[in-house]
Amino acid sequence: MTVAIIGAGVMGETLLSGLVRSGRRPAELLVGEKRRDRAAELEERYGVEVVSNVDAAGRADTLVLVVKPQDMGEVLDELAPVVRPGQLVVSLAAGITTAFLEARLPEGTAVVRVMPNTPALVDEGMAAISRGSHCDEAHLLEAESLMASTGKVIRVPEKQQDAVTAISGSGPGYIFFVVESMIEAGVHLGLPRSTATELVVQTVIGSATLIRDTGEHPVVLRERVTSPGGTTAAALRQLEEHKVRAAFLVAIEAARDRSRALAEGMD
Ligand SMILES: NC(=O)C1=CN([C@@H]2O[C@H](COP(=O)(O)OP(=O)(O)OC[C@H]3O[C@@H](n4cnc5c(N)ncnc54)[C@H](O)[C@@H]3O)[C@@H](O)[C@H]2O)C=CC1
Ligand SMILES: O=C(O)[C@@H]1CCC=N1
Repeated sequence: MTVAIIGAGVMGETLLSGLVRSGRRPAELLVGEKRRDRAAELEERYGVEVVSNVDAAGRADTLVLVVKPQDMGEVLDELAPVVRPGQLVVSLAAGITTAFLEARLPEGTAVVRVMPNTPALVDEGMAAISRGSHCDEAHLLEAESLMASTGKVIRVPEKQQDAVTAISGSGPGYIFFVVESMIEAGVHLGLPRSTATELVVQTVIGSATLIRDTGEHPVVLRERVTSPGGTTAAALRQLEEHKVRAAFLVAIEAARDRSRALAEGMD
């Protein structure tokens, strides 16, 4: 079973590294990457063969498309003449629908749309997958197995993918923004930057593990931290007064809308 990754930037390399970590042999992996220097880097780092997109499509059983949404039309035009019946095409691009892919590939091509995220690099990824109209259970299992090499995978109806993109696809960006802001706040309070960073990072890991392992509602966990008349209450009041909750709602709606717009080919 040969898998070709077309577009090995941040997310393409993340998947490639996960496949290697999970035991796929470099000989079963191919990469199509436009930038020559990047291609050389990946050959060196993973011992994989970097070939043209057309060669990759000719040799692989599964093609994973990890180019920017804006480049997807061009890549599909290149691949369509060489995609064979029985091959699976998996897209990791934000906004790109299975209908868009199917319209540009030979009639009957099995496609799966995936929304991954970058914690996949440390095997803590969250991926959501949706089937195209010519996709059977075996295709979904194959896509699940690819993504399971880097973390958790769920199946969602495709109509939820723009919301998924806004929550878990872009989500790490919001968390890093919060982390960055808390570190900065610690520095303002006079803590050395290294101390502030260690405190914030472990607090985020601890809080994430607590919510996952206890299954408790976040409100319950938050209430346990919030002693009456105490420090947390003082801080949370400021977050509410500065409308941080409302900001998250509009920010995540903007990400959802952007995902929809990408589908319409806007840039
Ligand atoms: N970075 C992230 O957190 C996430 C990214 N994605 C999706 O992954 C896709 C890639 O995103 P990134 O990796 O962040 O972008 P990137 O810009 O780092 O990677 C894209 C790669 O595709 C290559 N490329 C462009 N045209 C090509 C072509 N015709 N043939 C072969 N290679 C070509 C580029 O040289 C580049 O290395 C996007 O569609 C994005 O929506 C999805 C979820 C999360
Ligand atoms: O920002 C983006 O468009 C991509 C998709 C989800 C995360 N990064």
